[in-house]
Amino acid sequence: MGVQQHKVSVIGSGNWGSSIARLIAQNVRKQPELFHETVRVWVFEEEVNGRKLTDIINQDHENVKYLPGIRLPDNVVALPNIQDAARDANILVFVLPHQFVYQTCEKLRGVIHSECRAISLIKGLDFQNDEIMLFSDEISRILGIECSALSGANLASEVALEKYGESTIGSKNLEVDGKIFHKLFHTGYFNVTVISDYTGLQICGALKNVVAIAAGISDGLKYGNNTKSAFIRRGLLEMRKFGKTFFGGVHTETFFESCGVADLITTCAGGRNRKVAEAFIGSNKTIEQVEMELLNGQKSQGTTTALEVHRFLQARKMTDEFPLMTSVYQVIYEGAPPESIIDALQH
Ligand SMILES: NC(=O)c1ccc[n+]([C@@H]2O[C@H](COP(=O)([O-])OP(=O)(O)OC[C@H]3O[C@@H](n4cnc5c(N)ncnc54)[C@H](O)[C@@H]3O)[C@@H](O)[C@H]2O)c1
Ligand SMILES: O=P(O)(O)OC[C@H](O)CO
Repeated sequence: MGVQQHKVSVIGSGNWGSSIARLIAQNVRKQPELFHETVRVWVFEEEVNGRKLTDIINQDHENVKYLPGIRLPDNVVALPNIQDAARDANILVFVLPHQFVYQTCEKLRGVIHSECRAISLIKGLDFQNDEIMLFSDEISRILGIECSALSGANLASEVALEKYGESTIGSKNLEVDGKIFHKLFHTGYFNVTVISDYTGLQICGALKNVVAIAAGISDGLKYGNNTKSAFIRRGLLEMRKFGKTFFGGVHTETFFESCGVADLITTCAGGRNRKVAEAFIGSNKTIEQVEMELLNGQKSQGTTTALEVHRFLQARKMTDEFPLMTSVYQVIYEGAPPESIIDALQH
């Protein structure tokens, strides 16, 4: 056992949290010189069929609610207390719906030692008082540790089934953090590339969820593949414009990585945001109702992000410059006719 054996804790245990905990648990076993064998996972405790979810995961080795049908390795240990889950960790993997990040991080203040490093798998941006922040930066600020980010064309269920895919890690510190995270995540069926543009990577991960809603609206209206491709192309342009307008150091090349165009394609084909938006069309329900009915507690992030992006652009009088983002907001929240989304393509 080496001195540098990192203890890994995963903060979050939804669909992606469970799938990535499974992958990490496989990878740490293959590299005992680098990583401690046990992977602790913080579970937001709830009762499922009269049992605690943590008990189900620890005894049956399956997250029956968020990743049913997939066996988790027995070195995944579920804990309901976040401080127990994170104490003494050298590596924290944050994988939560973006609306829960602050309340969760606050519970970790003072528990994390300064030599710990973190990585955010969260696909969302943090909008506060009309300002916009990256979750990696916020985690860094709250906990006083470095935080990288991972994002890519990664439908959780497909990764859990070990179907081949790619992902991207963005890190300020390629030599140390980039290398250790590559070792933690890269495997035969999950091909990871490390880049320095952690900002562009996180913008892609957040905004692709709004474009996926446009794709879902398109599918709900029974428009064809050509139309959906037009939404994807326009969406990609708005994502790049958003990144370059509001952040420094965003590279165009990032949009060609797995975290960029590839994630957009996979999300618009098979993601939850697309599915919820498609079912919303003609349902006479709010999008939140549709999400509750379809996703069994999972959270599609695009609806909240569409609202947050809209408020941010409105505060700057820039909604006209992002017609697709604006149109998605208007259809979802203002009762605009779904067909009006085509106007965004003719802008
Ligand atoms: N699912 C995917 O395919 C996928 C892939 C890549 C990235 N992501 C991103 O990963 C992040 C996490 O998504 P997910 O799919 O793991 O989650 P999920 O949507 O499947 O599940 C929701 C999670 O939120 C938890 N939760 C509910 N209330 C909570 C609270 N008050 N405080 C804290 N946690 C609470 C639930 O216990 C559950 O673990 C998101 O940003 C998502 O966009 C998801
Ligand atoms: O199911 P979605 O729409 O949250 O997308 C999941 C992943 O982000 C795809 O990479």
